[in-house]
Amino acid sequence: MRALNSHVILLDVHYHQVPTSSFAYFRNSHFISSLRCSRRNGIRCSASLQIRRPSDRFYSGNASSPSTSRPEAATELNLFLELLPLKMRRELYRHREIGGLIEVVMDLGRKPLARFPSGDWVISEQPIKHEDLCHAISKVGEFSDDNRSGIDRSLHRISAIRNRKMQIVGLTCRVGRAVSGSAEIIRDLVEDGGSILVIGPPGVGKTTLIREIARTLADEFKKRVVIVDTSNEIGGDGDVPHAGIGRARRMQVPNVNMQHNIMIEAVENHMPETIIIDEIGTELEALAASTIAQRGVQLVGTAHGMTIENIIKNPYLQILVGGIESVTLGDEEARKRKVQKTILERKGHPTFTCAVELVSKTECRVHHRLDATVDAILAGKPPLFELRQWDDSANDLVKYPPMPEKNHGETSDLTNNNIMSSDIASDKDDKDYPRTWSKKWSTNGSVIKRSSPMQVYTYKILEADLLQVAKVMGLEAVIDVTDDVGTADAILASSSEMRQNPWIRGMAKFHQLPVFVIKSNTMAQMVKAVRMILGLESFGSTQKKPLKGSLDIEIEDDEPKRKPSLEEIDALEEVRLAIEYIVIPGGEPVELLPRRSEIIARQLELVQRYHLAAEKSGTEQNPRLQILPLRLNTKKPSKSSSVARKKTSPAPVSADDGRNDTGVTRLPILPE
Ligand SMILES: Nc1ncnc2c1ncn2[C@@H]1O[C@H](COP(=O)(O)OP(=O)(O)OP(=O)(O)O)[C@@H](O)[C@H]1O
Repeated sequence: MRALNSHVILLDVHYHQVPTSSFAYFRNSHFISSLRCSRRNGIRCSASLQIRRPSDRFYSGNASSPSTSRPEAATELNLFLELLPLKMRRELYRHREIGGLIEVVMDLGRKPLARFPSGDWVISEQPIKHEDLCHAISKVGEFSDDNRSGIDRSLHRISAIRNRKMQIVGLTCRVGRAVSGSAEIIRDLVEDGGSILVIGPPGVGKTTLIREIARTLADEFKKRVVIVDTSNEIGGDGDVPHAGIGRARRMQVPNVNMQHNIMIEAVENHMPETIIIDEIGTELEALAASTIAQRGVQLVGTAHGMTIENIIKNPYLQILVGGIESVTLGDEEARKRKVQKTILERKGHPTFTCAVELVSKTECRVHHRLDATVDAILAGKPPLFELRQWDDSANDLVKYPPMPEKNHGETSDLTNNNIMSSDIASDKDDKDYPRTWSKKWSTNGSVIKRSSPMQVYTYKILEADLLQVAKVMGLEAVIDVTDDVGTADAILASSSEMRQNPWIRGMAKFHQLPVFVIKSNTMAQMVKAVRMILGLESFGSTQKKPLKGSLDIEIEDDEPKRKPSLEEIDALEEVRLAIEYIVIPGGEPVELLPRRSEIIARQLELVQRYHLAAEKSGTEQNPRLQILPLRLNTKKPSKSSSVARKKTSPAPVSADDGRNDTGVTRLPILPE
């Protein structure tokens, strides 16, 4: 016996009788691709056999140990091949890509086809006969109402096509395999614990990927994982789940229309930390997914579609991305945003944190923030994604940092503003990618002179909040938000999210951007952040400066120096609520309750931290404060200051002239 390589062994054997055909095969995974024999007297012969295993790693590109090489995999391929009549089986065995076989198609009266990654191959010139179909059907379990069946303890999927009398006239037999390591391409997302939506065209490998995700989460991250296995495709046919799902538990679905019920049942009865669900396709299933996500369970699900845009356009699946609604803007708002009056907007939070568009078995696009991607698509901007490829030669993952999809807006019919998207595309074309140090921040941490608004990329902070604060501060012309981190000057993020999603720091490092970190999502912190981003406020002694390589700036609250009384706390809370719920969002003045003058002084200090104006009203015995939706005389960037104004904002009513139209005396403004 001679081993040519790990796959091929040359074996010299003596048979008393050899088959008359020039090849034979064994019932285990090994097969003989050639047999040269010499017959002597028709009785004895010596033969040279080439025994080849089905290719172990047919697909290039997977993680450290992506492999289908378990002995069971070979046995399972045999189980699959037994579906075929003997003659077809022999033909198929001879194919050099047998280890990577994807599907066999058998249609009555037509030549059988085998689908390989390299393309389709006619297995036999003989058309499929009724007996051939009967033979295959006899080897599989019962077909369920979605016309799918399987082979006990294997991952293969057999789908039937029926005639009008409900007789089976065609079969699509898919080879299922557990590919260990196939989830390495998105391991960080799996580990992060966010909900992941995997989309891709049929056959790209979605089921295989989420099967491996289920195994990884259950076995390596020790999570309680429940798979809602509608067609037994993830956990295999039969009541004992396939080893490919590891310790994950599997719930079978008696009827496809019950998938959504089983999803909810899984959460209610089995205390899962993660739910895995293949093929979310109906509105009820999408709703069930959203309910699960709201209950704080990590969800990993798949849906058919090439891109997120396909999901947005699908009325049943829209809810997965937060739902879409059309909003009519006022004339002025539409002019300002440079969009039509009726625009599309996202209704709520997406069910999934991030999305993965599977391009092939070794390549995907990662949308770290599904909400931002959806908003970008609706606004006609190119969504940000990170391209990932598995490099088989290096046995490593290659990540291309987030970049907007070029020309996305031009092809989309969902966009609110095509002019905007083409502007962005051309702007982007001018830039080198990846970018070099942008010089927007000088080494001592101050913003250098610029003529366009500062672009802020927000992470888990509502863009609308930032813009509203900037507007109230009269700084809307010098600060803006962007969905494209590549064009951003700074990142504003919440500290809890930074802890959970460290990739944002990596992205900041790559683009060399400072990250302003807000500890609590209060308006006061937002105001401070805006001022620091614009260089209008210096960094505190304990705050890190936005230096190259040291990019985090924590926004700290201005701590009160002494312990406030209960009355003071109450009065200050009244101010905070009034400002954050009425004055800033609604642009309306609020008159506060009468207070002692020392308390009013404290209230006024707080109002000024929001950079708002206030008036004293009430009687001398019962003084009270009225907070006005007017900004204080913020130190505006002058010609020589760090930021230059592009357009002039409406002139603010002077807050320090001592009087207003009603004759009420204004309180003096504290120096900044
Ligand atoms: N990483 C991989 N390595 C080897 N084979 C793979 C890999 N991923 C998928 N396959 C094979 O590709 C075929 C299709 O995979 P899979 O069923 O996972 O695709 P899918 O996207 O879920 O398809 P569908 O949407 O039709 O259900 C199967 O034969 C599977 O065994």
